[in-house]
Amino acid sequence: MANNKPVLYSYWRSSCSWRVRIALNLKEIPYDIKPVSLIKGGGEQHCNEYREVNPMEQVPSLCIDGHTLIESLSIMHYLEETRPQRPLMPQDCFKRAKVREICEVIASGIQPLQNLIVLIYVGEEKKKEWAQHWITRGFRAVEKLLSSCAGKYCVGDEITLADCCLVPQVFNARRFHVDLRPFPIILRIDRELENHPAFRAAHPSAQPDCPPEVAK
Ligand SMILES: O=C(O)/C=C\C(=O)CC(=O)CC(=O)O
Repeated sequence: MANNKPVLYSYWRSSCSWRVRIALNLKEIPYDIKPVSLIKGGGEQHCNEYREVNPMEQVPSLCIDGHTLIESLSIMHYLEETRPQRPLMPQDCFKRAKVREICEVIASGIQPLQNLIVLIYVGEEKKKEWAQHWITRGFRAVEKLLSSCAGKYCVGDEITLADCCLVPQVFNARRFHVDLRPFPIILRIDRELENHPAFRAAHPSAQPDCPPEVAK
């Protein structure tokens, strides 16, 4: 019998894969993971077979409903539109705009600048300072936006796609030793969500491809 479970091409430490894992978990959609190592042999994402799946040669990609989808925000909106249970977007149009705004700032304005391919290009010597610079700059904007729209979570008191983007970006900030003290709202929301079961199950350390020495 055909296996109709969605398949997520994912890498344990990829923040973009992590966003989608959180959304799938929050919506309680069962899925299988196909790990794609971004480092093994120069990166499995660049092999011919995977390029057929994702011409951007990045993770995540999601096979679902007979389709192959790429780009984490696009995937999360597809999940939201096809599986409205446990909504991750508010009803109110202004709040929806705020959710998209925070998602965009992170997914377009921060993460791509500190992505693996960019850091390789920037070089070993400069990469830490580079990542810190762009994450700090973006987090200044996120903190300012949150000061007017956050409740318990990024936008009001319900978990939204903005939270799915924020938590993995905070992990990356810590990874590059960004000083997070100027961002108390970001830190509060991250703390609020760190023990949520859907977020815990999506964490890099809980992934099948997490190296055993990192997984607890
Ligand atoms: O284990 C590694 O060092 C390789 C890749 C990553 O971390 C993932 C990224 O490129 C960063 C990100 O998703 O933001």
